[in-house]
Amino acid sequence: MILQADTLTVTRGGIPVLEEVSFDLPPERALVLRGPNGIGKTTLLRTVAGLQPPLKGTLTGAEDRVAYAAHADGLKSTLTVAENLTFWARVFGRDEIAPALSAYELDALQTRAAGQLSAGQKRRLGLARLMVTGRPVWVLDEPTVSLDRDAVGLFAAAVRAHLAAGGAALIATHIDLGLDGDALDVSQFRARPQAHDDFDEVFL
Ligand SMILES: Nc1ncnc2c1ncn2[C@@H]1O[C@H](COP(=O)(O)OP(=O)(O)OP(=O)(O)O)[C@@H](O)[C@H]1O
Repeated sequence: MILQADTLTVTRGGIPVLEEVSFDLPPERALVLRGPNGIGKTTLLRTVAGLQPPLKGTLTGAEDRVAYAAHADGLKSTLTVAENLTFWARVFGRDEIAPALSAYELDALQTRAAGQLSAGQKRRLGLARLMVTGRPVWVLDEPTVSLDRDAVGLFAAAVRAHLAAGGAALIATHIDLGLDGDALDVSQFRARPQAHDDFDEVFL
């Protein structure tokens, strides 16, 4: 197993949003997270990416193995496309960016400042960053936002290649990407409302 979550409780603003989430993510597979807006998919992904600790439960296999693409593209706007990828590759002790440029058809834009890209081009560059990390577990939050149909195809192809190379992906998305793997509706883990606190009642 490449990643395992065992009875994870995750919080937002200190309040549990999902409780006792368990899943296994084997190599060469994607796990697609489903569920309505606000249920806690981003919170779960942030926890898997190590940006916040779980309240309870254990996560195995995530440390130093996750590359995370959040809602924001996380680009440096004054650096060019190639410089952004090189910067990101070096953070992970690597230097190869050509396959990432090619996979997302960014070659012709490589000398353009990231701040001068369209929203969809920025998203392609944000996703291309995952490829230069060399990390086996891609964690992706709504990766296809701003992408046109062709770019969704490029993204799906990049994920398929990553899985074929032994990687895995955990993806929150509302669209069908046609990947090998399972879907997990996290609504079943919705946290129970907190018990009423007597202290609060004094002031209500
Ligand atoms: N900074 C915050 N402080 C407190 N609560 C927050 C904060 N950010 C989000 N929340 C709440 O946490 C809950 C879970 O949000 P989360 O972003 O994880 O949901 P989601 O399933 O990813 O939603 P969406 O599909 O809309 O992206 C929501 O009810 C949201 O209102």
